[in-house]
Amino acid sequence: MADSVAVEDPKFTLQEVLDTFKSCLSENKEVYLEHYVAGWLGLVRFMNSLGSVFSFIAKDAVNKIQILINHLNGENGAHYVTVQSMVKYELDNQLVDLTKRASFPESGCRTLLRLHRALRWLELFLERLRTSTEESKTSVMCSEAYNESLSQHHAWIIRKAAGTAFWALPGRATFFDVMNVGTPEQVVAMLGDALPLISEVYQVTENLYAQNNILDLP
Ligand SMILES: CCCCCCCCCCCCC/C=C/[C@@H](O)[C@H](COP(=O)(O)O)NC(=O)CCCCCCCCCCCCCCC
Repeated sequence: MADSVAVEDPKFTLQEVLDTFKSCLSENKEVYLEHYVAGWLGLVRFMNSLGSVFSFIAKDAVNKIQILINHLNGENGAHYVTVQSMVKYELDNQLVDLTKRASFPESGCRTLLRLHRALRWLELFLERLRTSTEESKTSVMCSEAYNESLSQHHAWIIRKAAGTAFWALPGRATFFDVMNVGTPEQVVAMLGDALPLISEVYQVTENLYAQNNILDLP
């Protein structure tokens, strides 16, 4: 994987992201970090193509993606092949701040947790898009999904800024166009294929974090 993150490339199809999340899970249901990170990069590219209102969100996501890439490419990269091996390695070696941010502000565990929580938002948002009608508003679907998930982990000021950005989302028709998948029916079918995979990656990670008692890392 490249050392730094290129986010300018506007090329995006939902298919690409779907394929990346599909390749995330190994046969015994471990999550490959390289593909997880690649999936997020695809999503960030898509978000960038929606306009600069979202750049503060994209920037934070890219920062976190970059931290994980650095771990992957670092001298201990072999421990970061899967999310499971990362959690074990970092916990066994006391490389995670468990109660307050101190020595390891860039641990893989806390960094991935932020993206993991955002994946739940994505799941809820895409499910709303999939079942939406022509009249449905993307801004409403997006903020409902956000309020049910990620917002619970955000300070008031971030919630406020996110809420403002949502109003700048393009309408459903434009949104579907930018996905570059085909007709609205094809988009809906594609979402139907993608969602179970995204849900499974989410659930496997959620269970792993719950078992290790690290769902609230600072
Ligand atoms: C397309 C619409 C995009 C809407 C995105 C909805 C999510 C809103 C998130 C607002 C985050 C604001 C930025 C700051 C976040 C941080 O404070 C916060 C905590 O980090 P810290 O503990 O290190 O301080 N960071 C986070 O929670 C991580 C946020 C990561 C957000 C990634 C969002 C990527 C969205 C990709 C959209 C793709 C849509 C695809 C549709 C086919």
